[in-house]
Amino acid sequence: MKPRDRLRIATQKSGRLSQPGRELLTRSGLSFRESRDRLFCFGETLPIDLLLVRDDDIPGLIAEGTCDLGFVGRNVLEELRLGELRAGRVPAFAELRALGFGQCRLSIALPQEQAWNGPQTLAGLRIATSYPNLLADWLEKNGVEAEVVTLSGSVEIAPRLGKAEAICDLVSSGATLAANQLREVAVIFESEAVLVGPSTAFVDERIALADLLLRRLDGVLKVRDARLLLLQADREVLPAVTALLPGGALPTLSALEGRADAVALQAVCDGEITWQHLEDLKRAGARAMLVLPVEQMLA
Ligand SMILES: Nc1ncnc2c1ncn2[C@@H]1O[C@H](COP(=O)(O)OP(=O)(O)OP(=O)(O)O)[C@@H](O)[C@H]1O
Ligand SMILES: O=P(O)(O)OC[C@H]1O[C@H](OP(=O)(O)OP(=O)(O)O)[C@H](O)[C@@H]1O
Ligand SMILES: [Mg+2]
Repeated sequence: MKPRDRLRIATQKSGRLSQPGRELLTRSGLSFRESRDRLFCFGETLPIDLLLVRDDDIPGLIAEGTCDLGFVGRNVLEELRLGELRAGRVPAFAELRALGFGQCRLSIALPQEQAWNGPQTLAGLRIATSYPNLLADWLEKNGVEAEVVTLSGSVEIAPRLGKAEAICDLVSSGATLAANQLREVAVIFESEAVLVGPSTAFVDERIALADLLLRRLDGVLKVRDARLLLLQADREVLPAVTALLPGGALPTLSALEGRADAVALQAVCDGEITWQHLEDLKRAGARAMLVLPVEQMLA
């Protein structure tokens, strides 16, 4: 059989990671034609196709070589990695990049009225989770003996059904826990979406394409949160204002017509510029502040 010369990326068919994953690829200059069954998308601008699958299947597809890259929650990746290690195998997939979306945490939660006195509170209890390996690992590290009850979904309802006394599930806003009268007591794992790929090198036929895509993704990730900050300030407050620039950005200064004692400043700031940053800058003497997104590639 002829070796596959098109790169294949596995993404979640529908769910929290599908839309942001597609956006990342679009920003990297890729466009796709969707098949009628919506399981495969043919790459139009580059020989890079998408396979739309359940997120839990993505690391396995990479391990067996069906796909070259994938977008998946670090929680899923780590759960499956621990599973491989427990089975005595070396995982054939690895995290290549953090993608900065899908932030959530895997936490232990108890019924609201129940007291929490540290990990030993869980001794002898049944804990429901879809992440048995991550939970078992944490219990072991904390020297707690508890029963892990594995459920594939609707974990938050387990205590009310009498299936468990505690749960270990993903939390973001905490709304789901609150709706189920549960209280978050310990974070056991922090997660976000990641790019997963082979733990060894890419196969020769597709290594150049994989490198190209990684370089484009790096460019997109770098500028995605970057902002151009414009402001004016009197020269005498310039050191204070410059010290407050988010991410320690180096500014460019230009003269203000008719005002020798003041300057205009511009700086490309990596990372978020929050209201707090702007309020601090204003207090230090900055005025006429403007924050703009940076859409072009930063060389
Ligand atoms: N509340 C949340 N906020 C942010 N990210 C989340 C949240 N819940 C889950 N995630 C992240 O998104 C990933 C996918 O979640 P989703 O609920 O869409 O998956 P799923 O139900 O397992 O879907 P699939 O049908 O593909 O198996 C999770 O593995 C996690 O990394
Ligand atoms: O803290 P919150 O903001 O409430 O988010 C947490 C919930 O989000 C996820 O489920 P999702 O909404 O994706 O539904 P699912 O259970 O069908 O995957 C997760 O499994 C929690 O149930
Ligand atoms: Mg899933």
